[in-house]
Amino acid sequence: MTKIIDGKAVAKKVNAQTATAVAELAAQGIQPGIAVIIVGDDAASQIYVRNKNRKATKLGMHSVVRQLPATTSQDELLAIIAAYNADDSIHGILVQSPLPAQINEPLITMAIDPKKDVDGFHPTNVGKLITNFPGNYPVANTPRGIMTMLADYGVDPAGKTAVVIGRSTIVGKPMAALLTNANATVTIAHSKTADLKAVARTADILVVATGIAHLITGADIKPGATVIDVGMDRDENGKLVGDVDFDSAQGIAGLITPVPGGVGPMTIATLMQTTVELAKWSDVSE
Ligand SMILES: Nc1nc2c(c(=O)[nH]1)N[C@@H](CN(C=O)c1ccc(C(=O)N[C@@H](CCC(=O)O)C(=O)O)cc1)CN2
Ligand SMILES: [Mg+2]
Repeated sequence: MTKIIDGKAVAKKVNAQTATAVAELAAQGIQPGIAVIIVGDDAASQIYVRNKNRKATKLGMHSVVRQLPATTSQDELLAIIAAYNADDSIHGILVQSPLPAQINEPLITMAIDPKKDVDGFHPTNVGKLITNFPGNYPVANTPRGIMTMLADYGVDPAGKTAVVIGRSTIVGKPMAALLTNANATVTIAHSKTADLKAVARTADILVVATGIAHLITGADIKPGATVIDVGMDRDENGKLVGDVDFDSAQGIAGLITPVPGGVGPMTIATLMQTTVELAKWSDVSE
């Protein structure tokens, strides 16, 4: 039988820990602060940013949403980031992706102080993750949240074969690094991988982050595998579905995340967790 990984339930546990950490920091006179910058009016991004702001406020954090017009120039955005870099009430800065075409996304990522890089996308923090650097630094929230879910369901990557389909900076590459650091044997596969489905079938842990609805079906899953679906796609009826065909995976996968209710809720809970950590670490000189 296939067991469903309940991302909402794990997110609830993480949020409870975050609430405790916020209370502990309050006793020291510190209120974690997050600034989320959104450029333009992409409907889905508006919802995600609203959810982040609501959650941060509910957990007792200082939360700022900076809504900018779609015509914002790169220099204007850089100036706003510089101001948050210098603002002691803000511990985490996040620029919601996607950005309009006139803005060079890597340049924006580089402009955020690595100590306030709550997304964990800055090359300094990505480099630390890849080198399994000791000490404290932020890690991309979606893959980190997936590691939390795996741990919560007793899935230890050590010695397992893991396949990550997708090589983005947000999910695929940091996911592969986290699984490698946890002693899995990891393959990163992508659109140019020869016989992608045969590679998928080798995985004890299969993470799918391609943006292609139902790319992976039950026939592509090793019996008993843990399947993590990062996709948020629309099917022909406009319904939200994942990169994995959930129905055909039943009875084949050992564990599987649903869409919605799997990875998504963990992304925001982990973002809150990271914000509190950045506030905590900002108080310690290195
Ligand atoms: N700067 C960033 N931009 C983006 C990130 C990010 O981590 N940092 N991730 C995504 C969007 N995202 C958060 O920003 C996000 C997307 C989806 C969910 C979520 O909870 N999804 C729900 C379903 C929602 C629905 O019904 O449409 C689920 O999976 O259950 C949370 C966060 C891109 N941009
Ligand atoms: Mg989900």
